[in-house]
Amino acid sequence: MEETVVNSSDPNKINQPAVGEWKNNENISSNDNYEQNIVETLNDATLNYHLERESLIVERQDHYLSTAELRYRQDNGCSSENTQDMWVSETDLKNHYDNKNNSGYRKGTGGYNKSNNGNNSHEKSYGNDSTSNSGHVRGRGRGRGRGRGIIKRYDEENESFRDEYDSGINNHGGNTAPGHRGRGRGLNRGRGGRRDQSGSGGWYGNSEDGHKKNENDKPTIPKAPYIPPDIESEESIAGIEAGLNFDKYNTIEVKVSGINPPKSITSFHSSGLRTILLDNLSNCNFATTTPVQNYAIPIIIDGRDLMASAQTGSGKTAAYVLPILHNLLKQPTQLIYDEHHCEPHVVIIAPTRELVSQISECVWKFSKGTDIRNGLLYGGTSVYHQKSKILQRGVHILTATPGRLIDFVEKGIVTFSSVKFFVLDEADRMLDMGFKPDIEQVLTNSTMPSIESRQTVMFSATFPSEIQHMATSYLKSDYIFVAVGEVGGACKDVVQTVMEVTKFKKKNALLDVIKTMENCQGTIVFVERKKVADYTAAYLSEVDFPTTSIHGAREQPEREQALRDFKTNKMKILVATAVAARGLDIKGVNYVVNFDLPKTVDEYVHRIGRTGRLGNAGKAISFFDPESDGPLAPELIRILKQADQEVPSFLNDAAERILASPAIDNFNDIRTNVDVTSNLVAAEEEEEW
Ligand SMILES: Nc1ncnc2c1ncn2[C@@H]1O[C@H](COP(=O)(O)OP(=O)(O)OP(=O)(O)O)[C@@H](O)[C@H]1O
Repeated sequence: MEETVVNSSDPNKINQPAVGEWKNNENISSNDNYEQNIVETLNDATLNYHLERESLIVERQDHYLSTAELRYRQDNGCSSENTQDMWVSETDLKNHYDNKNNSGYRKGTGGYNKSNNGNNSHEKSYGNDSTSNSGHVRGRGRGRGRGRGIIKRYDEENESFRDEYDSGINNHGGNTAPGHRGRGRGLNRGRGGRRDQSGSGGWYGNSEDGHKKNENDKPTIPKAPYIPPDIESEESIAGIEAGLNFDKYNTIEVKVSGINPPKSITSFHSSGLRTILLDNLSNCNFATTTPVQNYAIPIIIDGRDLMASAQTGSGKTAAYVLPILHNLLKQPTQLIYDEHHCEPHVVIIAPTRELVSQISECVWKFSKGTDIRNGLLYGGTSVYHQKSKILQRGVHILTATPGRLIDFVEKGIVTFSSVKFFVLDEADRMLDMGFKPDIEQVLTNSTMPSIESRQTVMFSATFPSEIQHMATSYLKSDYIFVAVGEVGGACKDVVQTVMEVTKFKKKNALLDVIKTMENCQGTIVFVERKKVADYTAAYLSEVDFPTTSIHGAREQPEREQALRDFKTNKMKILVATAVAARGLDIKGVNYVVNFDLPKTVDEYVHRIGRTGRLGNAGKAISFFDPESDGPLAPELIRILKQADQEVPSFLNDAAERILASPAIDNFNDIRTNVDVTSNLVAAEEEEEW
């Protein structure tokens, strides 16, 4: 269908009111002239088309820059004639009164809300207020507020609300209120704003929470802490189906080192795994083992410590979950817990919230029908809820992100005295400088059994040698090392294309790439920075590709909703930062686009490994900007060659330039230099995990 664009060269055409003459929210109704004008301008069919798809209608004249564009220009110091804060897009206005966008991006400057009431409360704000789930509500504006009266404050400690008297004037545009995150700029004027904790889309440029009054003088109540859905409520227990290349796994060379390793298995049935586990495996359509499972299962069953590396998407999670469950069931010991603390038998740590959730789901599906109790801890969710869940019945297996785990350990809610198994998934990431202090804190905790008294296993697709070396200090001296294929190698089922694209051409190049896809459903676009993720997702939505995003600045419910929307095909494209690079196992990811290349090749291997999983074919397209990505060239070439991929000549040229550079003597130096930067970038992404 042809998209009708508002002809906005003349503001009167859409009856744009002048600043200060905006309608009060309450006066806007579906019968309002304002809306009729919009409908006339857009025509009914087009409006409905966009509303049904929750897509955006964009004014394309420069005069009417989209908010995303405007923000991009401002952030990048571009001059822009359009500094008007208050143009309202049709979609935003529509949102403003039907308030029902579920996901995807909404953008533009929101409506105007002015209320005066008997209690001397006054609020003016320009910004959206709508209930978006995975999508963004974007807006910018100014806010003024003056309020007096009783407000509800959220008491973090007790996880309850209390009344508080509040008075005074507040003139913030964007702000950070208790329990909220936001960004504000200046007094009287602000941009950005806040998003509440429970996932409603966002209010941008509002006056501060405590001062926001409505006509009935009802205080604004912060939303309750986020309680994630139970893993058990997940509909599907089936993982990704094996693809055509699954059988080729058997041709991959496996190297095993260490004293006297147990013999590998060739099938689940010959593994000695307990019948209940075999039944669960068959319910999950696990018929044939993968190489990493063939080696890891007997090693772990045998009680040996293990460091294992195998390509992305080759079944590492089951390779440790199954033998651990088997051993727990073989020698059950009493579970210690009371209303104050619990002592898990197994602790699994992984770097991101979504990944620990996924691992815990895997534990749950393989332990069905057993007495094994499964617990999950991660940030961005209600502490009270997670605490009650693990204390209610105790947990055998606790899967956690480091931050929330340490919090619980410091509060004495979790102690390690009963730990028999300690697992580091994405172990190289957990032991690099970003997370190492946390892991050390856990492993040196006074209640943690010594190396000799626990079994420690570590898995990853990448394992830089310096991290391998350091990791041995957490393992028994007779640990076994298993490498399926080349350590850190890319999955050969992913066709990798590298394109030379300079910074300012990336946006158009992305659109070109997406348009050439037969179907862009199942595309993950990786970017380095959170705001670029926002901008890119808004932009793609504007051009009619339903897109959502996941990054560290989004609230946890939004992150989870974004993933759900992407997994259920509601959103075709997911724009992500490093938070989604590792471990996430999503069916139907056909393409990975590196809009920005990461700073390390290991990160690249993980990113492109979101596609081409379990023998399925995948495609990865990367934009190489010689100015910023030069240092990656030599390593990228190595990865491309290892996976039998074509190396473009511009990449060879870039590598030559880098290797000739006096600042870098050899390959190791490149890697060391780059790793440091990467960790800093990643740390920025992770600060709120
Ligand atoms: N033997 C098997 N048979 C069928 N499906 C399997 C088997 N092993 C794993 N899978 C499925 O393969 C997918 C990938 O597994 P998993 O996420 O454990 O890979 P991974 O090696 O940990 O990947 P990454 O390195 O990206 O973390 C999952 O959907 C999982 O359910």
